[in-house]
Amino acid sequence: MPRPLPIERYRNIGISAHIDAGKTTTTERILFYTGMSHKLGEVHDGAATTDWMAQEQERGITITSAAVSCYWPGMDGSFTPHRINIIDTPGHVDFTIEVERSMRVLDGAVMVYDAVGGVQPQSETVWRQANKYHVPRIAFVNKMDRQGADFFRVVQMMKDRLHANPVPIVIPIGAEEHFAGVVDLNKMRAIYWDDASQGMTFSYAPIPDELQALAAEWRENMVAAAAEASEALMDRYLEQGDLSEEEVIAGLRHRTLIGEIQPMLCGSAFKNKGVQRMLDAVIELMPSPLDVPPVSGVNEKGEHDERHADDDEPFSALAFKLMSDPYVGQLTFVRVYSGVLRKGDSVWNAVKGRKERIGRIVQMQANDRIEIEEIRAGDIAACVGLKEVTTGETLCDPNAVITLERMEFPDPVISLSIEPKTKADQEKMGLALQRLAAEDPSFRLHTDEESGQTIISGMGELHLEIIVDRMKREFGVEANIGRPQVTYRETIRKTVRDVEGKFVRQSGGKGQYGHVVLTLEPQAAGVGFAFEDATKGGVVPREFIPSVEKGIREALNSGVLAGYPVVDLKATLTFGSYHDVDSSEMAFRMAAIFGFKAAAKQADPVILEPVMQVEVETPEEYAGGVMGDLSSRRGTLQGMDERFGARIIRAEVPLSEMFGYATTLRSMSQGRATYSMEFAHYAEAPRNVAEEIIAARAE
Ligand SMILES: Nc1nc2c(ncn2[C@@H]2O[C@H](COP(=O)(O)OP(=O)(O)OP(=O)(O)O)[C@@H](O)[C@H]2O)c(=O)[nH]1
Repeated sequence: MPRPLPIERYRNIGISAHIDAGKTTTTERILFYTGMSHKLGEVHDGAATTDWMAQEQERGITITSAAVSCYWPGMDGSFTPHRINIIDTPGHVDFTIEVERSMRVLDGAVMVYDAVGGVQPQSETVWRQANKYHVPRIAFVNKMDRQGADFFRVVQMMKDRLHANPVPIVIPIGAEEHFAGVVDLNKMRAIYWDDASQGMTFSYAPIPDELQALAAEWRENMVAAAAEASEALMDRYLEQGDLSEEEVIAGLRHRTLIGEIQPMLCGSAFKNKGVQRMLDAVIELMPSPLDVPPVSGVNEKGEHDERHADDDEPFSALAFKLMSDPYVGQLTFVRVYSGVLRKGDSVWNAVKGRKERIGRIVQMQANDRIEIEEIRAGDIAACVGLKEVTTGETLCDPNAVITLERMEFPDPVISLSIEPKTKADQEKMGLALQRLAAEDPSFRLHTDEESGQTIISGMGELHLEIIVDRMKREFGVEANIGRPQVTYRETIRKTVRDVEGKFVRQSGGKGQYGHVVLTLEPQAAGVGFAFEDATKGGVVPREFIPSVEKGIREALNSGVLAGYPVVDLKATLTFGSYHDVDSSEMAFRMAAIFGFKAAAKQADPVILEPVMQVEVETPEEYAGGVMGDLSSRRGTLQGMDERFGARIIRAEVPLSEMFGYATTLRSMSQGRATYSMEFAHYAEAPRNVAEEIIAARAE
């Protein structure tokens, strides 16, 4: 079967935004204008297409990133149709993991900003994530109809806060209730949208007189930016003082793809204006799968390997999202990097080392699930019938194995205990939690060895709340949950050398004999654990070395101060001894556990606590109170800005001090202040706090 469209006509884009900036509304409009949906679902009545999970509809927020596809022939029908796959990404900070994983599989992103709020704290997080994955971007300033909307202020904020290089390619006609359309700076004409057809139709007109000068100025800015793409363009620009439409697009496209500039547009998704012009920009300025570098990984021999976006290369894909669909069942969304995947094919899961068969393949088009025979390099679709594939795993041709670079998932910072309400719930709960953990790598579960309780951990209170809620709704499991607890860690501050650990049982019959000598050294934050065997002359026989490492790893998990995992240290086995008959793997494992515990106690162990980056936006009159309160929560103030008359206070505060903050802030500011927070780093807990933590664990 031939390719429905040449690969250069694909666009895999994410739509990314701060919560409430209008991402879902914008996506809805895209599906409507591209003919994929025939009716507009408004977010506030819980009918939006991409938000179909029950919780999303009730909470009005997007928490999962579904991929939907549409075709766009250009505003004037002048392009050959292009296929746009939209990967919806959530805006809430508890789900930054979702943003992260979508960044990994998309080729370009549309950053949606609120024309009033502009660049908000979480927009900065998303920006950094996009930088990390070198994702080319355009910006869409939405909500131009709102009171206080100001396109050029957002342009400035992108420069100031994101150190971006925004280049407007349209300017707004009017603002707030007078927002009427945009001036296209390349075609130098006005575009007005028709209200009666919900923006489906639009008309072109000359630029209004009062905007002539401003449009000329911003066109100049845009053309100059395009000219910088190459010497040839610059020469033409200097000679002629201008560039042609095609040259402007070519220049902007080149610089956008290499991340030098971010073209900017504006509109009002809700008032049905500006969206189609943005889609044209996606086609003109965003990369096709051919424009992005080949994906890399390691092959079966452990060598570096690459796959190009080419149908003739062996098949490779990344599973980036699992979700249960109410109509089709369990779906695994995959991004195909190379080759072709046909329904019924067997694929190799390179991470699990398992073969799986692809049942059906479906593509989401608005509310419809379209069954397809195959997907090809560069495309995104969902597979039905994969049994043991988890987010982030590679699927590939069994005869040409590659493991694509894995996504990085942050460690959870918050945990709570969860208990089934009845015996019947018990088994179901286990299955449900396993399934949810497979879907979401930032969600973890384990059994507490001492209490036997099941502990779930995640990125924030809301994250865990939604997991518990999904367990109830989708799996029918009723559970009691404990209070949220901070996930602490432990580490050491001092190097200790040559500490002994022995495990000797030699009374009667066959005994046990293990003896190790260990050196522990602190490692820089985030480095993790390292083990080295520095013994000489076989004082510890080679077959027992893995048992020594295993014992230390076990001991790391259960901590030395308060039972939290010990991180960032290096352990070196320097010496030891063995017994011809009595030594065993078990004896050396035990000796290592004892040795490690003894050494770690001497190595100045400390408790590490997660510290959050908190940003509060408050009316001036409450700023003093807010700052005082943050200080009393052991917060470190980092700065204060003014934004449209409100104060923005930034601070780093330990997570343990932030429980219930929403309520306090509300009552302190009569409901007028808002805040956001995200994980910043782990830091050593002060002595008195550490003592409390240790005492609490000892209870
Ligand atoms: N005035 C105005 N309101 C808008 C516009 N676009 C969206 N909204 C409203 O803003 C609110 C948030 O819109 P969403 O589309 O849910 O925003 P989102 O960014 O998807 O939010 P999350 O899914 O929660 O991250 C809704 O009440 C929309 O109706 C716009 O252009 N103008």
